[in-house]
Amino acid sequence: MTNPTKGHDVSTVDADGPQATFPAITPPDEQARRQAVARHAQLTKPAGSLGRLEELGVWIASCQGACPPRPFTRPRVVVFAGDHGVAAEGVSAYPSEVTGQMVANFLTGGAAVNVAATNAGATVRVVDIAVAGDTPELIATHKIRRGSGAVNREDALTEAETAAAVAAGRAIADEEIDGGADLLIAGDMGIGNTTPASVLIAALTDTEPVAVVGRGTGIDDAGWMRKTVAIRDALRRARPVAGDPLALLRVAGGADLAAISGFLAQAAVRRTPVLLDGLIVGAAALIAEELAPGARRWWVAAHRSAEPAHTLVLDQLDLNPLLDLGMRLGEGSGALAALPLLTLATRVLTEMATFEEAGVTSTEPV
Ligand SMILES: O=C(O)c1ccc[n+]([C@@H]2O[C@H](COP(=O)([O-])O)[C@@H](O)[C@H]2O)c1
Ligand SMILES: Cc1cc2nc[nH]c2cc1C
Repeated sequence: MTNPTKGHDVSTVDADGPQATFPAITPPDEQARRQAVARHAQLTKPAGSLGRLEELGVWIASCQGACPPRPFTRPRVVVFAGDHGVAAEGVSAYPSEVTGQMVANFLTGGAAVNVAATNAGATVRVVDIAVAGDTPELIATHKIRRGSGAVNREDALTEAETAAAVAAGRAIADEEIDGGADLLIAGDMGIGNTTPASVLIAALTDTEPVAVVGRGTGIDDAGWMRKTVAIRDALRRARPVAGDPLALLRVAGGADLAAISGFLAQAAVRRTPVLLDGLIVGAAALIAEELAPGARRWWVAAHRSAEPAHTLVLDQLDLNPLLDLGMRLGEGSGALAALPLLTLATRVLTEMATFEEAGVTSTEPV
């Protein structure tokens, strides 16, 4: 069902194929923001004493255009699964077949994302965007191809695949918002995906290869050296197109990264808040902000990943993460770890008594 209060841009596909242009992003509501700031001042606590939780509640109110904000009724995680040819270069601690095996695990509820979603009151959807093998447990409506190209030596995607992947992410955001989702989380699953994600981040933040190389799933020193070489080679291919976000996705990204970018940008178009996860979602967020400037105002960074390049993302987007737990899992797990904080921030504005209601003196006599 379409939410009539949310603008719905349906023109993602026309006769020329999928369109990757996004309408202008409207910022969250300023009046609701001011009302939430004023309400915080009336609640029975010393001014500012709930710290970041206060900012978070104000942000939620402004995204909803309502103060007090409504509790989230349908927080939704979409895990974008996709493989990467570069995994064959020995840049991961695990083999590519784990991607499809983990998709099956997500669907039977045994993964960290399932536990964290249940813990936080969210539900999980899994999408095969570019898994190398078959995912017989899924109807793969949005599958772009079997694995994205090895970015150290070839383009990840064709131009048409890039546009189709961005459009798929957009369509998935629309499906979820039309289905009632009022908070979106993107998760990722893909052996090798920290390599293209780090390349995109290095290209968009003008950073040297060694500064973005992380341990991913836990590579040893020899793996780290192979990964550094792969990132250096991919970055050499990526730098000339760094100013063109779609070309960058095509040359050095992948179908999953493109779809997540479309998903994050479209959430902002639809005025729906997003809780950002770690490195891979962060790389896609940098692209999404290029595609739809101002989209970042609809996002909160849930955590700081252990991956060094994630800090570059947070700095570039001027986002201050809620948690710093040394997590490096992906799947949307870091975002789900922070979701209970959003629930609390909302309930504070909704359920706390004001000084007047509780008969508490609001300022000390001087
Ligand atoms: O989100 C993160 O910050 C993150 C950091 C390190 C690894 N991961 C996950 O681990 C996988 C990629 O790691 P790798 O070593 O195979 O490139 C992929 O499935 C990601 O979801 C995720
Ligand atoms: C088991 C496993 C689970 C994951 N979840 C996200 N990335 C992952 C990588 C591996 C290897």
